[in-house]
Amino acid sequence: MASLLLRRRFSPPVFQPLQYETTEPCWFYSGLHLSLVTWLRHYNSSSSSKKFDFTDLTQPETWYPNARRKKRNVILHVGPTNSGKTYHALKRLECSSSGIYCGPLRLLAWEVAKRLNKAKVPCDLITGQEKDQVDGAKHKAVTVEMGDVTSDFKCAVIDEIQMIGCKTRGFSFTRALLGLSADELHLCGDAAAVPLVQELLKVTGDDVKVQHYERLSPLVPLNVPLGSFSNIRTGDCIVTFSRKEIYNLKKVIETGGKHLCSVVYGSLPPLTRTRQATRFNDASSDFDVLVASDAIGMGLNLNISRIIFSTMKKFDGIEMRKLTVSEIKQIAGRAGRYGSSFPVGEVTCLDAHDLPLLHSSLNAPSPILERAGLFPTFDLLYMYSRLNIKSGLYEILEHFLENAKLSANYFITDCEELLKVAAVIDELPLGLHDKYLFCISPVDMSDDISSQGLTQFAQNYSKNGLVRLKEIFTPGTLEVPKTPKALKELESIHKVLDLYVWLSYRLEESFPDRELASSQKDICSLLIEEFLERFGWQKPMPKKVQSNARLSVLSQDVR
Ligand SMILES: Nc1ncnc2c1ncn2[C@@H]1O[C@H](COP(=O)(O)OP(=O)(O)OP(=O)(O)O)[C@@H](O)[C@H]1O
Ligand SMILES: [Mg+2]
Repeated sequence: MASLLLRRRFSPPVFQPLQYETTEPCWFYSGLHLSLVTWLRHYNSSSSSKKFDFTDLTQPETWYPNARRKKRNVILHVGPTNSGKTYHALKRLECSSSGIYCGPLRLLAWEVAKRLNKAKVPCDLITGQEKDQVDGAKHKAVTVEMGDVTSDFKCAVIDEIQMIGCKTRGFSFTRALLGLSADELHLCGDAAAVPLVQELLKVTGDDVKVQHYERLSPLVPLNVPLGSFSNIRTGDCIVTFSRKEIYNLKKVIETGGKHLCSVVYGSLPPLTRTRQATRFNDASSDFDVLVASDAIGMGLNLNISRIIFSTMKKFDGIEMRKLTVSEIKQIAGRAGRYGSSFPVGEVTCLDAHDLPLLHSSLNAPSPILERAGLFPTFDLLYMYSRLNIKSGLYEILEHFLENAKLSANYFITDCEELLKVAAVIDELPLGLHDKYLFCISPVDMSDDISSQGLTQFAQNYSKNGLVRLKEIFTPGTLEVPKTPKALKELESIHKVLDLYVWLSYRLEESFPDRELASSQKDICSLLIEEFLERFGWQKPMPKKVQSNARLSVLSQDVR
């Protein structure tokens, strides 16, 4: 009975091997093959066949035939922060004849590519918006969304595997976990992920071992708060969660006259983030204090002596909430990294009333993960749309997700953002695949300039099939921002250029100006860095000076 059921579910011969065979994010279109369409026609005309249920997501492990052909040796490296988990996995990666590292942050992928190349192991760096290819490379360091489930590797590493439970990005970790085809698969992260990973891999036939680690250097939670900014010292990293607060803190600390601050936060261009982190790490640089958001919160090796939480609350897009135990541990774990200039890490808060939460969280285990994220690929949505005629991508997605069937180990990843884009894109005369592509692009819908940029790109693409960068952006107009407002605008312009580059990798002929967009992106990064150095808060700001850089989208009526 079981085998019959299985056959009924997966017998369409052309369906299974086609989907997910892509290096794109797992929910991305993988190129519908003619034979798939042929099968669909046959399927539609066959009155005797029982309706195939594309919303059945109960066996995602069967989506990856490449990986299922192998019995993988899976090694779970688990333990507290700064215990050498990633180090040991990378040692294996380095001595394997081919391999892939999948991390949650561009900074981590960048660190790994740099490390491997330095060790004379040629390694590509691949993220959604960049492909730094190295001659003869058989290794890749990628952000997890770019994990390649089509190639075979000797060794694969998935870092921060506990992110499989993340409500927005969890599905990418699930895809990497189930889909990477490697003889050895190393998973690094918090012990909270172990039972779930073991459960998910029960059905894959892999061999799973768990290796436990202890912290390599002590992390001391202090009993006294920072109290005053005059107590800030070299090697401190003060953590806060809003961009505005980051600049406030930079100003307060720098006006004290003793320290200069590097900053790291999510909406800074990745290149700027990397350079800010590098400058802080460099002991000979004057920028000896870091002000950062939780963008530093995972896996990174920074020269931090003491972490100071300026707040224990963050806005998560919906509400202000307390930091979770694992967020607190991850962030605190950046202090006193093994091998850094600070052999002992310390952690405290700005205010005394936050200390109890800090102490209790550092002593508590992270809650055990119960479910992993999952999301249907474009192929599934496409097939579903053919059998259930719906008017737009929004409706297809909504109906698909309402009907989706999952096993108890999975949840459907949050797709609020995607639905927001779908609502806008459905207005345009585009095919389903194009709409889907725009929906999964790295647009920030909460940023007006970024969302308007996306709309304009999609409109121009739907009208002409060709989008020239100059239609929306005038090169040569970028300037060093003089005010925080101009800085924010430049960050948004960077996001639009970044979006262009992302689209150019997927719709190469229609977005031909990748080089121009990339060079303008680099200029944005440099100008932002210039602002951070020259126009830091230690100098008064000239008033009423605005960046001339403008996107024409700003003045256009874009629905
Ligand atoms: N055996 C070792 N010899 C030399 N350096 C080591 C060794 N183990 C770890 N390190 C160094 O210690 C630092 C912390 O190690 P690593 O990044 O692997 O920790 P982790 O457990 O992955 O931490 P996190 O949970 O924060 O990601 C790194 O700089 C790493 O290179
Ligand atoms: Mg690590």
